[in-house]
Parts: sequence; C-alpha cells; structure tokens
Amino acid sequence: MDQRVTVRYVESSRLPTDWGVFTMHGFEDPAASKEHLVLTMGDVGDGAPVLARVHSECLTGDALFSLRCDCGNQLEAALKAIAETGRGALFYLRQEGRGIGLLNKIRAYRLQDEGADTVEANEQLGFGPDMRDYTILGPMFAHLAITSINLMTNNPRKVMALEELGIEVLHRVPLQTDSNPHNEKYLRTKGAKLGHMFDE
Ligand SMILES: Nc1nc2c(ncn2[C@@H]2O[C@H](COP(=O)(O)OP(=O)(O)OP(=O)(O)O)[C@@H](O)[C@H]2O)c(=O)[nH]1
Ligand SMILES: [Zn+2]
Repeated sequence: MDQRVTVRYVESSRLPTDWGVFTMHGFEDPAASKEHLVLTMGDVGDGAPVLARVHSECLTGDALFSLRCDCGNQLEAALKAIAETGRGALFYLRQEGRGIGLLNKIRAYRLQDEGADTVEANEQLGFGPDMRDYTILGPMFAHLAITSINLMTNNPRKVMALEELGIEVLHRVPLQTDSNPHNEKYLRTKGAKLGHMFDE
C-alpha cells in the first residue's frame, strides 16, 4: 500500500434517508486533514460483488442544488439504485473540485464564466485537469471487506484506478442523468477531454 495513505476507520451509525436506512461509516485521514464517508446497505462483506459508487465531493452540486454539473443527480441516482438493490456501498470522498478544493473550484468557475472549459480553467490555475488520488480507498475497501464491485460511473479512469488498487470491477454501470442548459458544455468537455463515456 502507498506509504502516504493514513486513512483510519473511526465509527459507524444509522443514516435514514428517503430511500432507505443506510449505515454510515466514518474514516479519517489525519495526514491530509480529511474526513471521508461510506454509506452501506445490506451485508457488503460477504464476498459477493457489491453495487458501488465512488462519489467525489461537490458541495455546490450535492448540497446547493447547482445546475453547473451532474453531481447532485448522480448522488441521488446512486443512493436510489443501492436502496432498490437492497445492498451496496457509496464512497463519499472529500476530493472537492476534482481535488483542487472548493475555493479553487470557484476560481475555475469564474474562468469558465469568461469562456474557458473545465479543463482549460484548471490548467490556467496551474492544476492538472484531474488531481484526485484514489489510493485513499484502499483502507476503506479493506475495512469493509469489499473485494469485487459493479461500479456506477461514466469515468473509465476511475475503473482503472480501482483495479490498480486490487479491487475487481466486474461491470461498469453507466450513471447518466438528464443534462440542462447550464451543464451541457461541462458534460461535453468531460466526454471530449476527460474520457467519460456518455450515450447520446
Ligand atoms: N476543478 C473542477 N472540478 C469540478 C468542476 N465541476 C465539477 N467538479 C468536481 O468534479 C468532481 C466530480 O467529477 P466528475 O468529473 O464530474 O465525474 P467523475 O467522478 O470523474 O465521474 P463519474 O463517476 O462518471 O461521476 C467533483 O469533485 C466536483 O466538485 C469544474 O468545473 N472544475
Ligand atoms: Zn458537481
């Protein structure tokens, strides 16, 4: 395992939602001063493949109803799918703004307001297009004894990152939600520059 990964399990509790009652597991990464969550339903440690979502924090989309992206809709769709299946895991990683943080995301949005796309905006700020590090997932998967998943994502790089961690990704389950006039360009750029797979 990566020597820098210091993620530790802390505690679990119930988390009732509109779609069902999840168990919420808290993890801390003291070296990075980050706190991560996993919501599970059912017995995810029994060895059978688990329906899973690895969701990156997007405060604006997940909590503030922003139409600039598809994050809030994806979060809701993933939780619903897990509840309908009765078993699954949603990893909620505090990697806001593809790892650049909330305030830098606002800087990037400002550049996008002036015409840049999401990749150009990151680059103008001196960041790579996607600064996320998925190695933090290693201890979280190990704690939950999940070794094999069906992953809800449109991002093939996420699939590769998980396989590199030793997690078997049996299927990629597309997680597409409706576009709107505010996120059309964002979704187009993800498809054209970041490799995301979308059906027309
Ligand atoms: N830097 C930056 N980050 C953004 C922007 N819009 C959304 N994000 C962040 O992007 C992350 C979500 O990543 P996405 O690229 O939308 O999707 P993904 O996780 O790679 O792929 P899926 O699994 O298909 O959702 C969240 O952390 C958001 O905060 C943006 O314009 N600039
Ligand atoms: Zn978002």
